[in-house]
Amino acid sequence: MSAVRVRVPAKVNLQLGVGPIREDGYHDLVNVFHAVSLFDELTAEPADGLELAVEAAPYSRVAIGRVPTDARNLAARAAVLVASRLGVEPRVRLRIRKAIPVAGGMAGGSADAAAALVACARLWDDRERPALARDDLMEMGAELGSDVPFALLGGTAIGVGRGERLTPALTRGTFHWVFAAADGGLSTPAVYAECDRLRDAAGESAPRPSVAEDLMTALATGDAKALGAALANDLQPAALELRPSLARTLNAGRDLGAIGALVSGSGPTCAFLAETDEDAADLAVALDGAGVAEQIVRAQGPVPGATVL
Ligand SMILES: C[C@@](CO)(OP(=O)(O)O)[C@H](O)COP(=O)(O)OP(=O)(O)OC[C@H]1O[C@@H](n2ccc(N)nc2=O)[C@H](O)[C@@H]1O
Ligand SMILES: Nc1ncnc2c1ncn2[C@@H]1O[C@H](COP(=O)(O)OP(=O)(O)O)[C@@H](O)[C@H]1O
Repeated sequence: MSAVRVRVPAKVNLQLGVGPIREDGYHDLVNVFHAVSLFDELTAEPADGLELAVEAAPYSRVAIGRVPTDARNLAARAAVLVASRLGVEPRVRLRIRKAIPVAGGMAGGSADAAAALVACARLWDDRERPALARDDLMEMGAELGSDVPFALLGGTAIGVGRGERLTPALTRGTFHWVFAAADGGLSTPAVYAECDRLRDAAGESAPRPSVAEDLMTALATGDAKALGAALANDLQPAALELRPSLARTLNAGRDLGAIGALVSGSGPTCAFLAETDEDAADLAVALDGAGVAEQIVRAQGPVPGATVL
């Protein structure tokens, strides 16, 4: 096989319920993931060794300078994992074309890892040995990071445990989003640590999170207004503490007519929901004019997970 090209979506967390810290240092979550039409693209082709190149997608302002191009890159780690599982050498050139903000709370690194799992499994598929099944890829994804299995699955899904144990959620229709990407990222471990610190300082113990029924009903009925009202992120206070300027971004979106507004995951990207495609276009233009973000991007969800093109 000569080259495999995979398209993989970003995510926004519709509900991120953060529970107590587990013995392994991770937090117990209720994480309602939603895949949106903002895509990274990864191409895998045969090479003499493991090679990696990263470029920005046309018209995107992603900070590719902050993406590691060595063995720390999650896509490279995914390729090495697939090779070791199949008992082959990781002789592959990976080219990543990024549109998903870096360290933005939209799981761009996890997306690239999922794309590399799918691409390398296909590239090294050989009749001599049994092919890797979907479940094998999901299990390897969970080894690489909590958000990787969802990037394989896509759609809308409830994640529990670290966020890696997934159940697809019933949804109707399409939701229209506007994302405000910030200049500079936020570190996921730092945001979780700040969440713990804020809870400690307030004398609060972490609640055991549960799936919000109003959110699931809004998804199942395709009711955008109800979805907007049900959006919730327990990491938002921590992200706002670490990046106070995000309050201005969220307020601008609300004032300009968003029917829902929240920080995406650990941030700093802010997500705004609009009722129609036209409303999203108007909101995107108005937010761009307000100058509260590095880049404004429109997207729709749900969309499928990592897909071979
Ligand atoms: C917050 C979320 C929301 O979907 O994503 P982002 O917004 O960063 O994209 C995820 O929980 C991030 O998942 P992911 O980025 O895959 O994290 P991992 O590599 O598994 O873990 C990185 C670090 O995040 C913290 N972490 C992650 C998951 C979890 N359930 N509890 C945690 O405390 C830990 O400090 C861990 O060392
Ligand atoms: N393929 C990749 N794309 C982006 N970042 C990567 C990648 N591989 C490793 N990283 C590292 O992971 C960190 C988190 O990146 P990312 O997944 O984009 O953010 P988030 O966890 O906020 O969704 C980055 O700061 C970068 O150092």
